[in-house]
Amino acid sequence: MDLSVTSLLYFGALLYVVVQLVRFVCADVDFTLQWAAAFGNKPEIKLRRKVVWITGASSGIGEELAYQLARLGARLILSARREKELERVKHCCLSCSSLQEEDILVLPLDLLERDSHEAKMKSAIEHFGSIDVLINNGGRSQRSLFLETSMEVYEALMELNYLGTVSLTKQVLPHMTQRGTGAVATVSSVVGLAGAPLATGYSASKHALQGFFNSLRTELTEYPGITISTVCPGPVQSQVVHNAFTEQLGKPIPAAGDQEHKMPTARCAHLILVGIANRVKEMWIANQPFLCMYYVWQYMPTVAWYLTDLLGRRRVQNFKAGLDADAAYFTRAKAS
Ligand SMILES: NC(=O)c1ccc[n+]([C@@H]2O[C@H](COP(=O)([O-])OP(=O)(O)OC[C@H]3O[C@@H](n4cnc5c(N)ncnc54)[C@H](O)[C@@H]3O)[C@@H](O)[C@H]2O)c1
Repeated sequence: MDLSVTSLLYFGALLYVVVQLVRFVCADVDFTLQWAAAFGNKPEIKLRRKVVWITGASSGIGEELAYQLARLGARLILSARREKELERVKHCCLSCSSLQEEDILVLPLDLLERDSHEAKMKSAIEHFGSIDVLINNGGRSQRSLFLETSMEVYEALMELNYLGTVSLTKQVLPHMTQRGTGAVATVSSVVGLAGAPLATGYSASKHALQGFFNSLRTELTEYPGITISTVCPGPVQSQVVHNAFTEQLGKPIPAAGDQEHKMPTARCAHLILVGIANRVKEMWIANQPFLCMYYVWQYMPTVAWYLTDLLGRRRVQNFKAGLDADAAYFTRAKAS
């Protein structure tokens, strides 16, 4: 082989490595989850016939998780407040899978009614005998400026997103430690890793979850069969903005805005299941350039502050002008 052919081969190999690296860096998941998706356990093998309890199963990410889990043969406990919506989700699960009626328990639950959580846990155990996975997904977001937001909204965000989640986990975890096996996956957010304007209380509640579960995980090192995961999605298509708190309790969002730039719900749910099947401790799931921003937050906070100030100012200005604040980060704002 002459020199030019060898050089060409080297160049080709180098190009291949560079292309793979760029693909790796530009993907919509962090490196660990990417690795798990490419080479790890398949959810259809790991989660088949497992009993999975999903909160917030009546819409958005929770609803999609229910469909994907049903299709891969997991048995389900579906929780949220509205029984009728849960029955609709159960019906769809049954029609898209080979699950039987008794494989899906509709268990209406309000995360705010913490006194009811012990009884809900008993009902779940009575039905299935065990719980393999708890997905703490139920929660609400926020779209309002701190200066205009009442303290009741801050209280409500912590009560729901943080204390409601801790309360249910407190009921389920002893069952898992007794068995020495189980997984608790909690849907936090990328704003649980960094801040975001218009979401001071929401971001704080997700930071609280991150701190809580990161600490809990370390307390459970003597239970190697138990996995504590936090999921940090960026913008995902769902009802989250429509259902968000505003500056006053009970005041609805004027318009939920454009969802085009957000990650499809099915993609997010699939990645969460890959993470659970591979016992990934922290999952970052976001379209670009959102995901890159969180790497910058992690490794170059000074640069991140500069960018966040620029983008945040624009988001606040658009919000004040009545434009779609969510689409205003990286795209031209559209009137909401
Ligand atoms: N969609 C996003 O862009 C995004 C991004 C990051 C994190 N998240 C998180 O994902 C999770 C799911 O949200 P989503 O995007 O599917 O929104 P969604 O509004 O479509 O779903 C939220 C679910 O939580 C339930 N819920 C709300 N209050 C409850 C209560 N008091 N008791 C029990 N259930 C209650 C709702 O009924 C619904 O089923 C939330 O924790 C949210 O913070 C969403």
